[in-house]
Amino acid sequence: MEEIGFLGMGIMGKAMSMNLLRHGFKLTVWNRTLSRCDELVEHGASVGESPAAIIKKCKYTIGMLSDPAAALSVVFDKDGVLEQIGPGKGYIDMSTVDAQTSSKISEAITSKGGYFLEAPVSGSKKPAEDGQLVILAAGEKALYEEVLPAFDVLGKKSFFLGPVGNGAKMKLVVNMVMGSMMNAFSEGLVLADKSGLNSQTLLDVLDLGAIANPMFKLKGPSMIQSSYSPAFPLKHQQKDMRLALALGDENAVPMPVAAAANEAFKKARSMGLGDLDFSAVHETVKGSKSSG
Ligand SMILES: NC(=O)C1=CN([C@@H]2O[C@H](COP(=O)(O)OP(=O)(O)OC[C@H]3O[C@@H](n4cnc5c(N)ncnc54)[C@H](OP(=O)(O)O)[C@@H]3O)[C@@H](O)[C@H]2O)C=CC1
Ligand SMILES: O=CC(=O)O
Repeated sequence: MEEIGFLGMGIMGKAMSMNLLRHGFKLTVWNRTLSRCDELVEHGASVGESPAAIIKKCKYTIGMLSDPAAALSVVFDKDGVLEQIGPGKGYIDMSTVDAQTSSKISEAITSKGGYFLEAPVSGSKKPAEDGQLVILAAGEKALYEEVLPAFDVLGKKSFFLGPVGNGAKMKLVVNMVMGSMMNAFSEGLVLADKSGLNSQTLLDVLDLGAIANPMFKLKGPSMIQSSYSPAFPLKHQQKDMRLALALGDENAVPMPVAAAANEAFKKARSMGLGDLDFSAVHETVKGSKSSG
């Protein structure tokens, strides 16, 4: 593949970029806070001065931004993607956003003759470092096929889900389930502890039964230690619950469990825990603030 542009050097963008560099891809990166590009430069990446400059230089550009506002900003604002996108250029937004945001970006890009793919991912910091993401792509099928060599490095499996919006919706459904599960898990950990049971024994029992899963296994031990170093920031999980609930509203789907989970994530944010890992929602059940 030709040189790839990458916008957004947060937890995920940085891990994904490092992985692409390790596999021999040539990258030009950009981040709003420029210093976050330094480590990538040490590993061989070039830096672009704006999203527009990256699009001008690269045939394919990936975006990995925090939320709908950020995803829209890098496309529509001054020196944004739209200023240089055109025929022969592809933009792939891998941020977790709602279908409306993705469609708005898609329409703007395709109206200038560019190609657009949404491709949110399931999997956190470690899977991003290890190329084990699950990629949920939708939009321009030809662009999907052209960037498959990069997706094969970034992920363990890619799905092409059809028209723009389907990738965003699939990702929101998955994270709605994950956020609800994290709340049930937190309540279970606190209930076991307060009723005199050993927390590690609870983890062992869960891991042997029908609801064993990688998330409980990965997050359980650190949650017991009240340690929440951010892999998936809680503020982003709450954004995903909010967007999933809006999707539920649009489709008249009752979601009382997800709504309760969203309230817990909102409470955690109000306690100042938004930049910690989403497992810090545990603190809302424990009823005390973590030192992080
Ligand atoms: N972390 C995870 O486990 C996973 C995250 N995701 C999704 O991936 C996306 C990125 O997540 P993650 O890397 O964890 O998030 P981070 O908070 O670590 O990074 C967010 C990135 O967005 C940039 N950004 C924020 N606002 C703006 C703006 N207005 N204009 C330009 N850039 C902006 C930040 O730039 P700056 O450095 O300047 O602040 C940073 O590069 C999110 O949509 C998240 O939901 C999906 C799967 C897993
Ligand atoms: O969006 C977060 C994830 O772990 O997937």
